[in-house]
Amino acid sequence: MDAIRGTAKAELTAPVEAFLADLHARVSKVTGGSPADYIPELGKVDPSLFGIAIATVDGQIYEVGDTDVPFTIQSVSKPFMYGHALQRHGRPTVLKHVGVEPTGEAFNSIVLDEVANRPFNPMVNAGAIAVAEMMPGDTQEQRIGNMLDLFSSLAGRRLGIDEAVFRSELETGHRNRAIAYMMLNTAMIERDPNEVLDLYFRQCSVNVSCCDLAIMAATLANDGTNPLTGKAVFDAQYVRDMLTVMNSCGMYDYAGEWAYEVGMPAKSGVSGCIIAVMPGQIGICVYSPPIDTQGNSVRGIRVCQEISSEFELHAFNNRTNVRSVVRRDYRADLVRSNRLRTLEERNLLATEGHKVAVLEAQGALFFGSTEQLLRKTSALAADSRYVVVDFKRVHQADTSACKLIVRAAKSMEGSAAELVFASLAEDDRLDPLVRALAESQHGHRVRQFRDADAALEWCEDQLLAGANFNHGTKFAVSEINLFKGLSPGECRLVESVIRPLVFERGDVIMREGDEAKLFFVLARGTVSVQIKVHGKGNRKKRVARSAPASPSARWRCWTAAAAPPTSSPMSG
Ligand SMILES: NC(=O)CC[C@H](N)C(=O)O
Repeated sequence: MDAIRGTAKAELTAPVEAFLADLHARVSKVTGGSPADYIPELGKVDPSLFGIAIATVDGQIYEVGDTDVPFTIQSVSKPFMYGHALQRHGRPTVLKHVGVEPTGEAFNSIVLDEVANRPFNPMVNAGAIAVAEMMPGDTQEQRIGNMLDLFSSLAGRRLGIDEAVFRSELETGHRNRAIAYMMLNTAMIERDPNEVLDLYFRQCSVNVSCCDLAIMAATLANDGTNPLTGKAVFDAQYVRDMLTVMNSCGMYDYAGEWAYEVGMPAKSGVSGCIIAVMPGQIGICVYSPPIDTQGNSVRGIRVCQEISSEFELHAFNNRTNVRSVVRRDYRADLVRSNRLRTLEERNLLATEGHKVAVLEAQGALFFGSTEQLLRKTSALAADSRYVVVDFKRVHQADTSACKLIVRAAKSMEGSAAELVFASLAEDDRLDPLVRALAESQHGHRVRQFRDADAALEWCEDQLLAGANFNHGTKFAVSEINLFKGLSPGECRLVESVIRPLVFERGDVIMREGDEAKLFFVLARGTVSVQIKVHGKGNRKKRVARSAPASPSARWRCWTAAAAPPTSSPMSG
């Protein structure tokens, strides 16, 4: 197999591919361990096989070496069966059958915990056998089918069972039989142990490739959704449980050193495979049959150590800078909305605008970043009439963030500063926050605008509302954007043919179908065009209406007598 499949040597520019090629070449020389021959069929495998695959949470796959060679999944099947049991039965029921404590013993130890005679955890054989019994299905055939459906949805392709390996383990799996009968004796399993073991041996004999397992690992990194198919296999809450147990028990009695050296939730299989998961980033699979005395692939451990070190993936490397949640903040005396204002209004906003603060948030909102955001909001509120928080660049808000923001809205009620939110509908991943605000009576009182400009315009209008401008209908044509650039003579010409019209808020200015004899130029205020659906034919009529601008602003326009058809159209 070419060192890098499907990539012409000349294009070896991607840094990840180049690193993997180098890593594969170096670790190929690592010796030690031997294929697991306690399952005779596994002992026949070529020990030189060696593949590495990395899958990202959006389905990009980097691979090198023997990444398409089929092998049996073995114990890497266990976290996925555990997740399926959680998904189907819920935590309380599963916890009655298997604990979450590392044993510090070998994976095939015949021990149960003293708490309730339970298997210690779902990663050792005893726990996995108890979990296997929880696979739904009225018949063994249905249970086997459901198990294969699970692994096929995780791989994103139809998987099957390696019958030779299955038979080999069925014939030699006496230790597992002892474990199963011991659990029957303690009522940890209820069905015929041979039937439960049949499913367990089959789940261990599912044929996969290095790429398949990298995608399965990336599914866990992606909150339970397969990055290739987009299919949600597990709820995020159960992915957390799976990763937690993988982190503490996945590498058996090497788990402590693994957490210290690699620091990613992982699971090994005696066929010589290891998967590791970096939540939110990638899934990794290494396949190399020679395993050590603890049942973990020798090269697999080395590869994961190097990837973790090279890409700084250890779970306890701090990569979060909560202070970056505040992108910038500014005041309305310096940054104005796009609304056209008269000179007097602009002058007033220049002196009063500092009472409006706008804060742009960004990134993911979780406890640390939300705490920063709210602290900054509170500081701005101390000397503001309005504080606009713009969520345009926020792409996530977890439950804790939603709770904190709703509580902040409550705490600001009745205070001198009013909280205003903008751009919450920008990203449907903020829906939890929108719902939390809607469901909380305090949330209703937080005004929300489609974007920061609309929010800023509303705040400006509030500042202008109290002002008493002398809005004579007479003001310079040159102030109107449409006429900007006209010479004084041209402005005088325009003024000679126009007459001001003043409309109150909500007045209807024209209706669709009116005779087109006037040409309107909007001098101040805003106009809305409303489509009203009338009558049984649902005919839509368009109505132009002066928009409900701020209380003081009345709709003004100038109209020019429509030029008679023979004369040149009105300039400007
Ligand atoms: N660690 C493993 O992969 C063990 C799985 C193997 N099928 C057994 O039960 O022993």
